[in-house]
Amino acid sequence: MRVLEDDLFPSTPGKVKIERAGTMNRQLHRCFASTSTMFLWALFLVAMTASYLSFQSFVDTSSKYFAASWGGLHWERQIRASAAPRRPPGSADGAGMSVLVTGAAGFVGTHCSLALRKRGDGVVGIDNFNAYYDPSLKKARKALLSSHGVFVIEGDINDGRLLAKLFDVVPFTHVLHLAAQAGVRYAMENPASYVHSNIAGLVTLLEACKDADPQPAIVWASSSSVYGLNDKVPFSERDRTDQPASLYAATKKAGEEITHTYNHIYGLSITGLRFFTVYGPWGRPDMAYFSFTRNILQGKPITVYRGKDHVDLARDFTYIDDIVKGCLGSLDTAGKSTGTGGKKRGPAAYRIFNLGNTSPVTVPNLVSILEKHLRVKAKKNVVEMPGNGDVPFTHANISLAREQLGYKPTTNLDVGLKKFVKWYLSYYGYTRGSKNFRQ
Ligand SMILES: O=C(O)[C@H]1O[C@H](OP(=O)(O)OP(=O)(O)OC[C@H]2O[C@@H](n3ccc(=O)[nH]c3=O)[C@H](O)[C@@H]2O)[C@H](O)[C@@H](O)[C@@H]1O
Repeated sequence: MRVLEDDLFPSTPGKVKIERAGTMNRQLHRCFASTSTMFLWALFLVAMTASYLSFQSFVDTSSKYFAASWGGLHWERQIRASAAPRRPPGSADGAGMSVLVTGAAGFVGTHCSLALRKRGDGVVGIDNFNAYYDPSLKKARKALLSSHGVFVIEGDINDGRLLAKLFDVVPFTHVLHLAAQAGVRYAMENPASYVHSNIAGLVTLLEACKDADPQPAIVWASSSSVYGLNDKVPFSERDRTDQPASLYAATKKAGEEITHTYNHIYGLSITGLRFFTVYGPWGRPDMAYFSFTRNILQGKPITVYRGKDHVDLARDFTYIDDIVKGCLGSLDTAGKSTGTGGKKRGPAAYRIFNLGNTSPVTVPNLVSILEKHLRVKAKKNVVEMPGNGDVPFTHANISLAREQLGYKPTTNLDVGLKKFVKWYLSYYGYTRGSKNFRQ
């Protein structure tokens, strides 16, 4: 027993401690005097451990639940209010639609959501606010939408549970699917992000749409890049699109095939829109017109790519307001999906349209227009186009969209860039030499 006491208090053996040890020992002996008391203690310890573990798992589950940015009665009320059409009763064009806009805090998503809301349609947005480019611009677009009564959920189109819940809460008539990993050249840096958003995300969304009752009609963003190495101009929807020049283009082309299968098997009404280099206020900072503007104003050089044999690159730059008209025209003319309970009940529309401007402009010309509106000369580094997925030119034939959607672009690059520059200067608050520059 002496040895045990020494083991319990090995450092400074002394009277007081030994006395304490002795007292404790007596108490221990009293406590564990009988086997039944020991059994009760053991039982008590087991019970304590079990309740601790179950408490931990409760804390885990509930923290996950509370951390989720969606769900709950208040959230559902916000969704329903935002999704409710507000067209005056008896409007010539019906009761209005309820549209789920994916990528709503993106460039095209914001403009389309606002336009839909302004004409009285119900709109709910979803966006994952990823950091591909400055998320504060996306937050500012969200704030703009919110000030017009459009609710944007922070969530990913890969989240099937969230999508199912949304379709549970609201019988959306249409989905305007604009969420995507955009950008042609970034695909070499981060290929997985293109598969994640443009393939996996698309399929998750289509699954939710085909399961929804009623099934919505879907209008979604494809890209002019699907024409790839096609050199027949202008690009028509009937031209070949099996020679993509970038992984981005390949994922958009895959999207066209994937949506076709959902149309064929489940009766989803599908409209794919091939956008041609869309630009304008609230645009994407990764695009050339935007980054050129930033660099020119900061006195930094810009890199201008040039094609083979010193041929200038050209794009069929299309102004955002024209694209918005094309998107709304597509929603208005999309026939209904025909399936229910995941089963097709009849054929549904499958359409693809070019939405371009039909007047390509060279990149050096784009720079000259920017210089004029910014009143600053650019420092240009002209280099040969690297083999990074770019195509030398794009040019849309828009007859099909004109015939079927009444699509008619009206803004040329000069006018459109003037509006962009005006917005840019007001948004970033830049004056030359000032430090008040937020990028
Ligand atoms: O219409 C489309 O399908 C595509 O349009 C744009 O892609 P892109 O036309 O390559 O637009 P920018 O990245 O703005 O490039 C425009 C032109 O500027 C050139 N460029 C770009 C960047 C740069 O630093 N220098 C430069 O000369 C490009 O080679 C291209 O000819 C978008 O980024 C894609 O998301 C979209 O799908």
